[in-house]
Amino acid sequence: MQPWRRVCPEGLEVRPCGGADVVKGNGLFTTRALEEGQLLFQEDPVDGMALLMFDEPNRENHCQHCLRRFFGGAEVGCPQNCGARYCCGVCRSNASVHHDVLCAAANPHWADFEQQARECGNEYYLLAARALAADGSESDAWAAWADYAAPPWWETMRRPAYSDSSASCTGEHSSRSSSPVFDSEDKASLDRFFRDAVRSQTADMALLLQRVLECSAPGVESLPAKELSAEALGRLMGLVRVNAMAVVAASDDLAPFAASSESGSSSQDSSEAPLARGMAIYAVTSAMNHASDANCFVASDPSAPQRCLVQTLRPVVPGEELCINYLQGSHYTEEQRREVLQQQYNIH
Ligand SMILES: C[S@@+](CC[C@H](N)C(=O)[O-])C[C@H]1O[C@@H](n2cnc3c(N)ncnc32)[C@H](O)[C@@H]1O
Repeated sequence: MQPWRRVCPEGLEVRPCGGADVVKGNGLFTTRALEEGQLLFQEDPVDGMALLMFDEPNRENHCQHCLRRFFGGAEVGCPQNCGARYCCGVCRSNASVHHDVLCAAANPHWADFEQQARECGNEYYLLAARALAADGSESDAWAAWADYAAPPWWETMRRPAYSDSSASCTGEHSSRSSSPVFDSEDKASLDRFFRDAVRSQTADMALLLQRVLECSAPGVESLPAKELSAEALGRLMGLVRVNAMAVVAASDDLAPFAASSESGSSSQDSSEAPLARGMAIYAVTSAMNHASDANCFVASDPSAPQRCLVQTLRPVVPGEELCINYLQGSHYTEEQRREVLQQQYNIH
């Protein structure tokens, strides 16, 4: 199996930003002039790198590969009967890139890993496992991902906000009190504590995942034994976290929606029918950097949920970088936006 490669549509290229923007790493650039409102390209995720969030109540009623909602058509199941369902044979076959190894019926360790990821409420673990299972038979499992930003996972984590008055962890950004209980040293120490906890969880998950990948149960192609360190899994988790884009899946044919690139948030309008939230990693779209005055936006089409569409917001000249607003459609305050960009994406 050859690892997939990043291939840009004609007239676009992924290259280092250079100059004053060198800190951004790679970015997507156009070599031709573009008009306002131009559909630049549509893209499906890297095979297997799309899923719905754990807490989506109807998750089981969507194809596990393309995320489309089932309409009672000819679904196909996993041949090992693990319960995974797909909308068609093509999706089942494309999912086998990781599912041959990551199947709860064939691989006794996978169910443990998946369960643990659910208990952590963390879908990134599944995407990281898929990335390794899909490329793991290659001598260099990282070959296909070498050009992606991959900060250590614990450095991309947002510390839960602590209410200044009660010091309780709400998981949400809390309002500021006029007399803060935590000074900046306290906050730095909480950050360190939080990151150490994430690091130690990652170390436990790395051990579990190594067992999954080395499994030689009947029907499972065991992957070459390699030590999966907390650092290696941490980098992969960081890669998944900063490169995943939000996608939405509907049960009806609806007009395309603008998608936020922050995988935890959905850009759906509250007045619209409920949409299942998910995330996906793309070969080209995931190379797009953030700008608050972005010249492009990404739409997710709920009737073809894994596919994203990239469109210009204004005319663009040749050589210009194509950027999107990572927090497009989110409801953060200005201060929260700054915090998310800084803590999750290391954008200052
Ligand atoms: C989705 S990736 C974008 C592609 C990335 N530049 C690369 O080399 O793979 C997101 C990461 O790119 C970098 N990035 C994106 N926009 C940026 C900006 N405006 N300023 C600085 N870094 C940025 C950050 O490291 C961020 O975590």
